[in-house]
Amino acid sequence: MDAIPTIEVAALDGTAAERHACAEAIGRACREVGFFRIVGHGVEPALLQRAFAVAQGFFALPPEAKAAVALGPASGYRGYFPLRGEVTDPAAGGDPKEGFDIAFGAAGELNRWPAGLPELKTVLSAYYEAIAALGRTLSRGFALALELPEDFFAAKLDRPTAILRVLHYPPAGWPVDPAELPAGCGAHSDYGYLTILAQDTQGGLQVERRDGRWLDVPPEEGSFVCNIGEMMARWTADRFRATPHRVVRVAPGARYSIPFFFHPNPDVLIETLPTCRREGAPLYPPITSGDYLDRRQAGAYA
Ligand SMILES: O=C(O)CCC(=O)C(=O)O
Ligand SMILES: [Fe+2]
Repeated sequence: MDAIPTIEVAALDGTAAERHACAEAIGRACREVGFFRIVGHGVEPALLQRAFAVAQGFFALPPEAKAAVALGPASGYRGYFPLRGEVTDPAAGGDPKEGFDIAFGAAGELNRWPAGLPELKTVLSAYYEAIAALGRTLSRGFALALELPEDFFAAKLDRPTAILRVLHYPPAGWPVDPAELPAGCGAHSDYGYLTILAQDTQGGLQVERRDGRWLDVPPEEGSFVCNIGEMMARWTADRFRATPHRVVRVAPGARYSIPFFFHPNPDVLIETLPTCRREGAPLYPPITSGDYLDRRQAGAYA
């Protein structure tokens, strides 16, 4: 395998035959790779461009303005985390990136918006809605791939505690000492249900292959990179894979990316799906989506 599969997902709104064929491709990618690229997703290119533009505007704010909206337990981990504030790979220390998270959900408006940047809220809120809708569409594909009713996940994803994150990897010295790689985001697997990632043109995302080698996942205009998180791996009793990935520095300039971490409603019980059950004790004990996320989030920051 020298590239993750690319899937045209407009077919999920097609005929029954088209929907099943698309779901089969999604299912194969989730079982074998845990990553796939999507095209034909219907998200407006202009909205994506605006999201990157407001992200750049946010990170260009003075450090005090960003620190004023810092994330923490009190804001339900919505807000800003500084350079080296997030630890994806404890062995490598804090990542050389800063980020800003928003989420909507049962807990109401806990988001921390900086003063004087109204378009950050309007654009990221619109982008959040568009990507959440895409996540629901892809979930119809998951359901068919898992031999569940097509709308199985719909009611479980209507009040999601999804997190939209904008990331900035500041420019660094070049060339980078290879001994220092990965100089971006340490190797990790995501802990949620589904991640939908937009990256700028810089590159550097890599996915771990089963043979342990790193596969480049370069940016391709108009596509998103999707991957399965550990909650979904758990839900499917590891039928779907949560695959480790990282970001390395491949060019000296700044890099921006926008992952969307989609999660089920907080009260959804994550217990082995009926079509993934096997003889004997379940692989993982049941836990609600909300409890699972609380547990994982609390351990993620330096
Ligand atoms: O910045 C990226 O392209 C990926 C970041 C990532 O994997 C994450 O935040 O979980
Ligand atoms: Fe990730």
